Amino acid sequence: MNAKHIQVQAVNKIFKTADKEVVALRDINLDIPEGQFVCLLGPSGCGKSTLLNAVAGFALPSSGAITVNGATVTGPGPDRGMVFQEYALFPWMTVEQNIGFGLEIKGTDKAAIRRKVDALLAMLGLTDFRARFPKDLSGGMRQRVAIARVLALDSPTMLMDEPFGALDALTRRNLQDELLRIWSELKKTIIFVTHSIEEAIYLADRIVVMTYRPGTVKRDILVDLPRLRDPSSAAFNALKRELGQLVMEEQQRHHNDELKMAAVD
Ligand SMILES: Nc1ncnc2c1ncn2[C@@H]1O[C@H](COP(=O)(O)OP(=O)(O)OP(=O)(O)O)[C@@H](O)[C@H]1O
Repeated sequence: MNAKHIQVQAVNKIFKTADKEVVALRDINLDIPEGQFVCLLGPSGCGKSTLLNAVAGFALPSSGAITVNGATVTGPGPDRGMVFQEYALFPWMTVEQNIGFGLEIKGTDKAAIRRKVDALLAMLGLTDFRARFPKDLSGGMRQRVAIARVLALDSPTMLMDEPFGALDALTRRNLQDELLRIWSELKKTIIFVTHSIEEAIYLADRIVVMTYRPGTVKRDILVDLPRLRDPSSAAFNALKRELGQLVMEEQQRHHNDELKMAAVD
């Protein structure tokens, strides 16, 4: 299956609660060519997850449209695999059962499942852990299983919501490198949410910086540094400073908003 072309067209998302309305996304327009690695960057509350969930089809836009290869998203689909921060593995299944589960549901025959699972276990360095349960794995290993599970379904698009946010720095870098390797091998379209500026520069072809409430596109930057990128290089650090300034402005708006709300309480 090929990577997918994703278009976000004039998307608004409004959450209505008992006493107020939150405009989480306002007039988002993004054209993501197939195979692009996009990071959505911004402080807490700027709508990154809301946008990702809209592309996933979990929570549709209030207005506007999202299309995948021209077809409007009306719900979740196997063409868009999601990896969450909290792994979302089945605790009662072993590593290999977790990875093969989606294929079993699809009715794939046992030998084919076995072949696919074996290949993914090898690809992600999990072969020795195939019979373990999630509770007996480190956070990094669990996240590898979550990635393998999405890869098992050959989803041409991977949607990743802060998948490495809970990991220590070294494990995080290892998984970032593995993800880059998988991406360059399998040519998937990836939308990856992060609030880490360094992670975004290390990974992405393109960084979309979002504003805090309402979530809009503040800056859309193409990153053309060669991979693997060196976080100590001058070019990396120049971009880090530029993005740091943009994110800080939004963080400040978040902070001011919180102060205002505290004053009302
Ligand atoms: N189900 C909901 N009901 C009401 N408001 C919501 C709901 N989901 C999100 N919001 C609000 O929409 C805004 C965007 O939230 P969202 O979780 O998308 O931001 P985010 O950038 O992903 O933040 P974080 O990094 O903290 O996950 C926030 O102000 C949030 O409070």
